[in-house]
Amino acid sequence: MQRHAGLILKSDTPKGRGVFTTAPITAGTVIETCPVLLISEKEVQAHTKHTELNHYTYNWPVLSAYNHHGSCQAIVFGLGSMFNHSRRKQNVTWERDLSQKTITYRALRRIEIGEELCISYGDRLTFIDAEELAGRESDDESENNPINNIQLGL
Ligand SMILES: C[S@@+](CC[C@H](N)C(=O)[O-])C[C@H]1O[C@@H](n2cnc3c(N)ncnc32)[C@H](O)[C@@H]1O
Repeated sequence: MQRHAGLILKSDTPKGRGVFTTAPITAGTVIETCPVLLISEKEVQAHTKHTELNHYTYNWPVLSAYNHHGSCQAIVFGLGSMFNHSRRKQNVTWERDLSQKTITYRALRRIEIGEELCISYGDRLTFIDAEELAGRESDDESENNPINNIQLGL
């Protein structure tokens, strides 16, 4: 198990808690290797789907004894469950180790002091993306700002 030094958890961001760095991280650095706990699809349907945990689990592929591919859900321990989503500023990638039951997170690029560490959750989000919302609001503001609405005398 491994965790990069200088990571902090901030609790008051527009996305809730989030992971930030107090030191630069070079591209490719392992940020953390996290153990996971697997939950069967039956348990998901009966229990975790109805709880807050549903917003924290990862899909986890399983190969049954009959070679049928299926999936279950994984609860990730450590900072793995604290990485927020960013579509535009994603700077962390992750990889499952199915046999070790771990996920390793790595820097996609150099990450500067003070930056939030974000992964991509994909396209099907279960919440309103705070970044997209902030982007829309600033677009609206600039449309309503007279300085940005000067008509060109064409
Ligand atoms: C795996 S948790 C990440 C940690 C979480 N922020 C917390 O405080 O526990 C996933 C949840 O974080 C929030 N979240 C993550 N990315 C977000 C984003 N881009 N915009 C708004 N909320 C986000 C959503 O509530 C989502 O269900």
